[in-house]
Amino acid sequence: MPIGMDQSHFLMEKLKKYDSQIQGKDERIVQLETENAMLYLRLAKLQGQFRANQEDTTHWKRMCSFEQNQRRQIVPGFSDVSKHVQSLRQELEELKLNVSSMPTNLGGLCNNVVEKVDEHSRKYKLHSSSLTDVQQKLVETESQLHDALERHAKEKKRRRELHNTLMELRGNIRVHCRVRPLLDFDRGSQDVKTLGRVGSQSEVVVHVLDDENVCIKTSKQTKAFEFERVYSPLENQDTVFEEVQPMLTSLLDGYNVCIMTYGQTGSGKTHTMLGSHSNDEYHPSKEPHKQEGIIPRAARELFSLISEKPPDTHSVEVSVVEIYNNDIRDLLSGDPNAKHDVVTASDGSLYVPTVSCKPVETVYDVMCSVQHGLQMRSESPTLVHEHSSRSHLIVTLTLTTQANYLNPVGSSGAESPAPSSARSPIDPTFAVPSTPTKDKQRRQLPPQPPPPSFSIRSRSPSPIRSMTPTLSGAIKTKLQLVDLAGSECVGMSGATGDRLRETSNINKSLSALADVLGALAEHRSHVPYRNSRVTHLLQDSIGGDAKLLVVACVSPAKRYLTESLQCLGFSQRARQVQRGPIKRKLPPAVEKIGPGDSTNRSASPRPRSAGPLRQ
Ligand SMILES: Nc1ncnc2c1ncn2[C@@H]1O[C@H](COP(=O)(O)OP(=O)(O)OP(=O)(O)O)[C@@H](O)[C@H]1O
Repeated sequence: MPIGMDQSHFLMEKLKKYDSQIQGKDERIVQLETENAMLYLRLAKLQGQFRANQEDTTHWKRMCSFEQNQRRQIVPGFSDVSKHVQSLRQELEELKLNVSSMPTNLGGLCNNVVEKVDEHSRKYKLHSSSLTDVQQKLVETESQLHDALERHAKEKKRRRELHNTLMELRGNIRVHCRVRPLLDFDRGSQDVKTLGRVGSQSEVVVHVLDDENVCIKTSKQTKAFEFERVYSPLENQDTVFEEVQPMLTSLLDGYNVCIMTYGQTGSGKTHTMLGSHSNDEYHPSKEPHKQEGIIPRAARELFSLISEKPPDTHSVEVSVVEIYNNDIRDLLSGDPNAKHDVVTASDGSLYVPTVSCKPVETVYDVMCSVQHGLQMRSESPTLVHEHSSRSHLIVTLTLTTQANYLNPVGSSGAESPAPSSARSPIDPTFAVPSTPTKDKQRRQLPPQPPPPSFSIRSRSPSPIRSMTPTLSGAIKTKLQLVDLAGSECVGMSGATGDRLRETSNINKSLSALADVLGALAEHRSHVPYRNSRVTHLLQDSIGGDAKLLVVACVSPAKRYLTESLQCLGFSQRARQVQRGPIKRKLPPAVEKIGPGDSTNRSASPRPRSAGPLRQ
């Protein structure tokens, strides 16, 4: 401390000095802190930049590796591309060469073309000169073709005649036999194991030996029957129709045709004629199907045959009737219970004037009518068959062949029906037997009744003609498809009351049918067509030149032994209508059924007793 200076003053001075120093230091601290903060900020910014740079680096690294990959992939392709470019260059060079040589080649080609044109024009001149020759030859060929067609038509006619002759030789009445498979309802008890077992009621006793022979074999007896065709249980509807089909050609040739199924109830008659279903369940089908029976198939065949003929020359009408308790019931009318009768016209022909006849153009139309009829048909359950038909069902397809087809102007008539020599289809008088009286009757024919809806020609046992002429000169032929009611033992069917009456009527009418066939077989002068409505109605189709096929249906089970023996005996009898006794040899173990054989007489007795079971 300077001498003379007050100590406090000195200290004050020193304090001031220190204060100013501290203030300077504080200012310096603030300055430094500010700088520090600035530096922090800078650092943060630099760190941000650093991170951004790092991301860029990663991105570019990825890009680099991607590019490297790309390059690795492209490099091999690049060599291909360069090769391709090279080959393209080569091609370009070649093309350039070609283009440069083209004018020379085109010149050569033009010369060739000109030469060829010259050559062709020379040939054309030659050809046009021979064209006239060719045309002449064409005219000649046409006339040869015409001759060939005529020859073909004649050949067709001859074949048809041969077919009809063959049919006649085979007999106008044919009998086939169909044995149905063993079915569940054939067993005696409810035990399914008894079905077909030896000794049980369902034991198989009807055996098909071959295509023509069938036998009934029991422990006590063996009886054999021969038919034109025997269908085994394995043979289906197609096979049956194959045999029936040829008969339909005869229909277009002017013959009445009748196909009927005969047999005990439940033996497969309806199955054979229509297919398997109850009357209510039947639904017509537009398309053919495997299970359908003869009626739809025959209708289909008929329309198919008609489609081959010139348009509007043939037309078809259908009627569906049943014979129930010996009464005719029109199943297409509103009132099936109305009475109908077969009437004799003044010219001697028979018809049922009150039965509905519906024009039809397709199988479907026919089958819709049949369906309608079936819904009205009498059916009731019996002990043997749940859907037993209690009436004879007759579906008649009447074919009208127009006069312009039978006798076309300027035609040789090669396509017209070719019935047997006894007939002249183009002569409208052919339907009347050529006795003077009938000729006279015909000439003096009184005004005809309105066209019968269901005409039936009267007949004698002598050969008669099937075709029925109309006033316009057209002819009518009939295809009658008959599902007969089942013959049955009253005991077995369990029928009582009304059912018993039905059964009795069914059996009576089937007896009458057997009688008619028997009378024809024995060439009796009187054929009892009128003993029953069914034979009266089918008079045109049984005997004479009409073609009749009876399919005898039998069940194979022992349970129906009596009925099967009776059915086969009846059918055997029918088969002999035109054939006479059967001479065919059968295996020695098999007993033969035929006239002259005493054992046969028991199985196939005279017509009256050969009919269905009587009560
Ligand atoms: N060949 C066959 N194949 C298969 N089943 C058949 C054959 N024949 C008949 N059936 C069956 O046998 C049963 C009786 O046949 P269907 O109705 O045809 O007898 P039906 O002789 O017409 O009897 P009904 O006279 O009582 O009317 C039916 O269920 C039918 O399906």
